[in-house]
Amino acid sequence: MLKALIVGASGYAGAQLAHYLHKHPHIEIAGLTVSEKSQDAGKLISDFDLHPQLKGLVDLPLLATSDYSSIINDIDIVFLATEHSVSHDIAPYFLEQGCVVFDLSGAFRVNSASFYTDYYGFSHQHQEWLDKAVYGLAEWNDTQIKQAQLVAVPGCYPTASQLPLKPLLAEGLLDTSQWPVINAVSGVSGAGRKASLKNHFCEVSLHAYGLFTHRHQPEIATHLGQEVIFTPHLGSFKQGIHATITCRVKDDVTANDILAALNKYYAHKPLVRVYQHDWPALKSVVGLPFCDIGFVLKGNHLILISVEDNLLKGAAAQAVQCMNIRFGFDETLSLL
Ligand SMILES: NC(=O)C1=CN([C@@H]2O[C@H](COP(=O)(O)OP(=O)(O)OC[C@H]3O[C@@H](n4cnc5c(N)ncnc54)[C@H](OP(=O)(O)O)[C@@H]3O)[C@@H](O)[C@H]2O)C=CC1
Ligand SMILES: CC(=O)N[C@@H](CCC(=O)OP(=O)(O)O)C(=O)O
Repeated sequence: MLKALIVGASGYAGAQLAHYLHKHPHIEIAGLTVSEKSQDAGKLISDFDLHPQLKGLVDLPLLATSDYSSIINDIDIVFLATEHSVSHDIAPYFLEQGCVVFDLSGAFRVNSASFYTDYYGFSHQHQEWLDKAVYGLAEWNDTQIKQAQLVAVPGCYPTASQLPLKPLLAEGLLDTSQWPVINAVSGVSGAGRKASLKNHFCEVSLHAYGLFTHRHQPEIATHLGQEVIFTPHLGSFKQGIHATITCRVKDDVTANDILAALNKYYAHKPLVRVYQHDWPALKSVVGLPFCDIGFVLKGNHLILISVEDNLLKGAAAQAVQCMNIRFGFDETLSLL
């Protein structure tokens, strides 16, 4: 058995990780931690006011600490389900102890120091780990993930945005003189569990945010190798991301060409489902680890629809998928 630690376990992504790892036949959860001053210190993760869906499954306490030296012994794997600056600060410690780290934050996703000052508000201090980090877009980077000590699991919007576009770019089907336009709507859990006015039930309706400034635009453009226009929206539902991506294809590209490209890359990838007719809705994927993709072509104009659960394929499920790839397990073990 491999021993895994989840840091930030009481959060939305952390709780999903705990559920998957509990079901995993080769993983033992060795610890669940939260910040030193957490108001949830000592509570069970399955407490009624935390994640009661885990009751009877993962009844483990949350350890509040910033000193991991007493628990690091024989930990093989660390999941960081913490905010970007926290992951940035603590990942090197675990890496230096020889652990394999899966970071769900954005702290190691883009190998550019200025990206962090421009979009994350901190100056990156760990260029050596930025150089070594592998971007965990699982369907595309499995060869590198198998060798990685640090996997930077992609953001939720970047996963939903890149998976439909990458095959079309790889096959040269897009007319990239028109940048793909990605309009994506996320449920409120995308903002994390901490209460704030902006994710207060009565305040959320449907609105765009981060116009031309959201940090996921450069993350998508970097890993796609293609500029995009990305506009996120917040919707009044809990879980899921629905991305509508409008792009232009080259002359003479047919719907069969689009379908063939998507099938070429995903027919044997169990967590990406391609629709031959019609297109998916959020209800196809909420609570499940899939990204579902559909499309419609009219002339040179292509609309792609991509849906996922932001907390699953957009975070925890993709992290566990990467772990499975890294350790040679079946890609979907504990996920399906
Ligand atoms: N939510 C989503 O849809 C997605 C999230 N992500 C990323 O995953 C990460 C986690 O997100 P999410 O679960 O939504 O966040 P939450 O806000 O729900 O949870 C954050 C967790 O981190 C803990 N925490 C805060 N400060 C520290 C610290 N200094 N040391 C250890 N633990 C700490 C919190 O507990 P406490 O404050 O009590 O200590 C809590 O358990 C983030 O980086 C996010 O950007 C990525 C993709 C999608
Ligand atoms: C609705 C909402 O607020 N969503 C978050 C994105 C969450 C996510 O994917 O994650 P990373 O922060 O790890 O990149 C946002 O727009 O900031």
